[in-house]
Amino acid sequence: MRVFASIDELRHTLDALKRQGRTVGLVPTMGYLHAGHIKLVARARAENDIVVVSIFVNPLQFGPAEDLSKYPRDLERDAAMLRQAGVNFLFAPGVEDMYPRPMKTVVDVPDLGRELEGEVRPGHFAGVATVVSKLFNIVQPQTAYFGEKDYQQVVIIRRMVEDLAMPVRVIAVPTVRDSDGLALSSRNVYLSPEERRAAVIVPQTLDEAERLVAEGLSDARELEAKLTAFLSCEPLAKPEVVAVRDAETLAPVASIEEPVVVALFVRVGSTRLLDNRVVAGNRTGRDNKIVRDSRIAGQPGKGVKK
Ligand SMILES: Nc1ncnc2c1ncn2[C@@H]1O[C@H](COP(=O)(O)OP(=O)(O)OP(=O)(O)O)[C@@H](O)[C@H]1O
Ligand SMILES: CC(C)(CO)[C@@H](O)C(=O)[O-]
Ligand code: BAL
Repeated sequence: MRVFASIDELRHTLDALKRQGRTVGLVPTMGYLHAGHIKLVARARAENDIVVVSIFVNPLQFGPAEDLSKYPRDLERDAAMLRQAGVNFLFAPGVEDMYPRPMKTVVDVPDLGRELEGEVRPGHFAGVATVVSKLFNIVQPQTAYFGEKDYQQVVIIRRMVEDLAMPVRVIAVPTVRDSDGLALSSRNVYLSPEERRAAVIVPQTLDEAERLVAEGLSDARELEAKLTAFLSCEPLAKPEVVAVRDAETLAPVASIEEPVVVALFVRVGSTRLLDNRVVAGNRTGRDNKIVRDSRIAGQPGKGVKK
């Protein structure tokens, strides 16, 4: 595995390989890797000749009071995991490599980016869309891999790719979980043992959503209220977003007829945990097919919603 910090060096190396007809898959990450990231890598390896993983803790997507400076980092351990996983190139730029001058350009999907997690983290998704655009420009992958755990992120990146006709296929990969159901996340290391035990309320709330919908509950507001009450049974959990939205567009829905996503953003202690599940009346299930199905940029399927 070769490690790059320089945009130009990575680009020149990839250009030569692309001229030979090799396909390139990109897995963007912020590092401190776990089995969820490795699943993205495995999918990328299965579908591409060359796999590039980026590790960059992107300052643009952190608010001033957020955890940018304490975000967990261990590049040596990450590199060993990626070597083991068969990655070809690790792109690990410093802030000075990625942003040699203060960024004056922003890529934003403002309506979608201000909703849900974006309401709690103003500016976050503009930071994500900007860095992902830049990574796409640097690597120019045919395919890029993202985790379904960050459901809203996938919806926003898909929309950005489609609106700007970026020639990248976006693949969403199912969430990898711990044995008790908690979604793996780099920030889980912030949890104290007591908070870690309490955090299981998050996937349990998604099970509860599935159960309630399977029983026939179809009013979206009522489901949100019941899930908020369910979360409140755990004193360490503070729900910040409990939302039932159209699974494809994230638009608010009144009743659960077409597939909806139950999106949770829950604070446990000072750690924010993110999780979701797609449910749909009698088609309820863990298979978040809506977000996983990919469309090629510029070729939206028939009947795609606005
Ligand atoms: N448990 C998981 N299963 C599958 N993919 C995941 C999982 N956790 C993260 N990913 C995906 O890995 C990519 C990189 O995510 P990132 O480096 O932010 O990790 P993270 O664990 O989500 O970190 P954080 O705790 O900061 O949210 C994203 O596309 C993300 O959705
Ligand atoms: C996509 C991403 C790497 C952009 O910084 C980040 O938002 C993440 O890790 O999900
Ligand atoms: N996994 C999303 C990156 C972030 O929370 O900033």
